[in-house]
Amino acid sequence: MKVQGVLMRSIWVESDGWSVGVIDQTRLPHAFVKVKLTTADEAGHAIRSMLVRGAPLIGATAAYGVCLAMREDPSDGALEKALTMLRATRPTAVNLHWALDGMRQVLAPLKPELRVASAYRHAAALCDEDVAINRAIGEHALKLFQEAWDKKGRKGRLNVLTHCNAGWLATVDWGTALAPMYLAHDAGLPLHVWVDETRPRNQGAVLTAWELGQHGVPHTVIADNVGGHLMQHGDVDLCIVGTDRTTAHGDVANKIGTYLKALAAKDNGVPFYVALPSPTIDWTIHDGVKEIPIEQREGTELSDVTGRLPSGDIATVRITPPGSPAANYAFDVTPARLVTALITERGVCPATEEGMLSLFPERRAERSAAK
Ligand SMILES: CSC[C@H]1O[C@H](OP(=O)(O)O)[C@H](O)[C@@H]1O
Repeated sequence: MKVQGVLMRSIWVESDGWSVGVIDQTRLPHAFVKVKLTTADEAGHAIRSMLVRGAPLIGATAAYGVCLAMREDPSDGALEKALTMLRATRPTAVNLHWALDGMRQVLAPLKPELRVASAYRHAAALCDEDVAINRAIGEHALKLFQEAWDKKGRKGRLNVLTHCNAGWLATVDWGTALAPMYLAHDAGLPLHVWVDETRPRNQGAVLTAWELGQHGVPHTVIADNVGGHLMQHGDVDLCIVGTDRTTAHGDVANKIGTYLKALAAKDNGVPFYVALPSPTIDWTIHDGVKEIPIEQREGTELSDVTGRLPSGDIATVRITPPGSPAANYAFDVTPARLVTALITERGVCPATEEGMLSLFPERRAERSAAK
């Protein structure tokens, strides 16, 4: 997407041909800072500390982390060490495991001297595939936006609510839930986006608002608890969110608070869509609430807030009383019954096993064997 009019992706290989550039998302929206990753450990730190975040971008960063590891030492031991370290960075996004499994499948059979070049080729292909997947999701979701606009009689504006950041900053480019917003805006559809601030790390207020602002998409930042009220008053025409892991039965793990938004949408008859790239499907599990690992992060992410002072300096302040513990669950699981439809790169389907297999029939045998 464009940043100050310049087209760019969220991750890239630098001009030296081997180091990896990323945007430090912990500095946005007040500073746009690029960081050069030169080792697997730096890639692991970037994921753990959320300089980069978002399921597809986590996968891409991990893939390039393996490239950096192979450049240092292409031995079997170094490969396994890098895979293990990167796999442990964050537990919920399945793209991380999908990307690392893919790198191992490509690299393990090769002679060590062939691994670096192959690793960079595979990581680049993974990134290009992500961009194509997200653009396709955008096209399929755009049709749903246009249907909603027609249903509304093409009056006023189309109000879409989203939670967290599932934009190009969460992927290599385009984003998933935000891809149709860019396409709709560029097509002249009068779109307006309600942007959940998304406590405690405020990915909505900080990242989604920044992305939409850069592209000129009208939007309003709201507190996480406002969405239900807006839906009760007819001010939300549809919801669309991303996902970090979706089960074979359509249960959706996403940023904490997504489940509550889906409940409000169900109660108010508001369509609730999930933008779902296929690498985010975990075909090995079906009960999301029971089987998806939910990341718990440091309580300071909740007790402390970072922002810009009137002086322009960036500061972090404590908002909770000294000694008050904080529990920081980073994701929740929205049961398939609350999901209106899944929007994948192959099209739109119900949040059911049969619905997903209708788009991914090559998975039927695997699913039958699992029963
Ligand atoms: C397109 S995946 C975006 C997904 O990732 C976010 O989590 P985090 O910022 O903690 O990596 C959030 O769940 C988004 O929906």
